[in-house]
Amino acid sequence: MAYQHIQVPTQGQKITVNADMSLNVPDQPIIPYIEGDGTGVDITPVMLKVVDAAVAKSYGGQKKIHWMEIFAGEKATKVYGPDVWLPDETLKVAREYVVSIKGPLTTPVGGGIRSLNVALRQELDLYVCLRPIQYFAGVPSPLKEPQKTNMVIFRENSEDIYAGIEYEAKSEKARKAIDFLIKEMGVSKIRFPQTSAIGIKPVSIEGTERLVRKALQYAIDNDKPSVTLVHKGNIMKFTEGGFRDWGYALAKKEFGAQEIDGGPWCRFRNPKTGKEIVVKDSIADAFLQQILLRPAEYSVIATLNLNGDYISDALAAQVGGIGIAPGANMSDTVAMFEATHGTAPKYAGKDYVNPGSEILSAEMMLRHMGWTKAADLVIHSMERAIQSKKVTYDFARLMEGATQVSCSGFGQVMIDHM
Ligand SMILES: NC(=O)C1=CN([C@@H]2O[C@H](COP(=O)(O)OP(=O)(O)OC[C@H]3O[C@@H](n4cnc5c(N)ncnc54)[C@H](OP(=O)(O)O)[C@@H]3O)[C@@H](O)[C@H]2O)C=CC1
Ligand SMILES: O=C(O)CCC(=O)C(=O)O
Ligand SMILES: [Mg+2]
Repeated sequence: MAYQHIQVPTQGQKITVNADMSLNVPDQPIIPYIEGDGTGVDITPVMLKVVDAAVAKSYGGQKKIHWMEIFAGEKATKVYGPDVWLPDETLKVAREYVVSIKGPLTTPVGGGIRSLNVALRQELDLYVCLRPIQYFAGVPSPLKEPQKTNMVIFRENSEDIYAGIEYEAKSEKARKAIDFLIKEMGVSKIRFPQTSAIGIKPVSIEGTERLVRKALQYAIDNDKPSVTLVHKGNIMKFTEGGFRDWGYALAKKEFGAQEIDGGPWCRFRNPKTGKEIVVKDSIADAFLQQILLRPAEYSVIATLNLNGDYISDALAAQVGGIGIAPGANMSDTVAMFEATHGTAPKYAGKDYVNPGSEILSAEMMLRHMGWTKAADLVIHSMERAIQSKKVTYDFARLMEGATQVSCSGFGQVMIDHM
């Protein structure tokens, strides 16, 4: 099929989804990628090179990825025209080719376009944002025992205040919404109705259940001891409190969890290992201090969209920062991998930042495709590169005896250690 600006590689095939939702991955898959704005120009080419090297080394030419560039963000406006930030064919290809990877995309603060990252997640219904927090030996951390932080975040990715339903202060729509709330709903708590902007926070039973189900299943499949529902349900009773209640209810209904000492905590036996999995909850503010003081008590985290955003960066800092924080956005079939960090605009085009987050996102992608040998090699070479102390600025500034290397230099150090 011919696209307007996407060049389909002459070799390679699509990854497809089987009836049981498993992937059918050919030896030469075509994988779409978005370069990304800002430091995307630095980290994405390094990620492609490191992944190609790991695949070549692991499978000796039997497997190979054929990369296909698709466009979003500033590059899309250059290729497609000034106002085209997220071309339809980008969405179509990401859906059709099932597995893809992206660099970060800029979202202006205040006015301007709404987040393209959020738009991609919404349009493709990538409802799980999966962000593992893993410590690599030798990485500088502000904690005394960073290895105790070992968590996996399941962040709800399709609803919450993050959905972007909000109305500007003094606009006609804000005035209408405020009038409706005051006159029809009897709301008396909008402190300054004439000058308030209004935001809407949708949180649903379906949205919560599908996210919590994935988190519980992940705990089963990966032999994890607990799943913690993180929320601010004491204050936002029906949205965040609903998330907590529906999460517990799902654990009981679908996983046979039983209350511990009258609840609300509950537990069930892992059907694969026979071990106990505890389902508990934590109020978000207390949780943010607990992860610093008692990180070993937390394992799988299930949370709402905005909490998950904050928690991701906070936890990443505990194990060395967002230079090394990978992630995936997933539906039941389609997955788009991306780093936790943003475009870091002050470093754009300087071949300076850590490509580690995007490389580790690609490692998650390889594992998702079943290319475990190549994924293991990426991890192994990352560990060895860090131990060699040839690292980018973010680690070098905190590590004794380190040699600072560039973004592409770090990719080369990884390849040298494969
Ligand atoms: N998924 C996405 O595409 C995301 C996009 N964004 C967007 O990115 C833009 C910039 O956001 P901002 O809040 O500055 O957050 P960023 O994550 O882009 O950067 C914040 C800081 O994190 C550190 N950092 C970021 N990337 C790296 C890296 N690769 N290696 C080492 N350190 C890194 C830098 O710290 P230091 O200054 O200490 O060197 C940087 O100043 C915004 O438009 C935002 O909306 C944000 C998050 C996710
Ligand atoms: O979409 C954006 O610009 C920011 C998103 C973000 O910070 C995240 O998803 O972690
Ligand atoms: Mg974020």
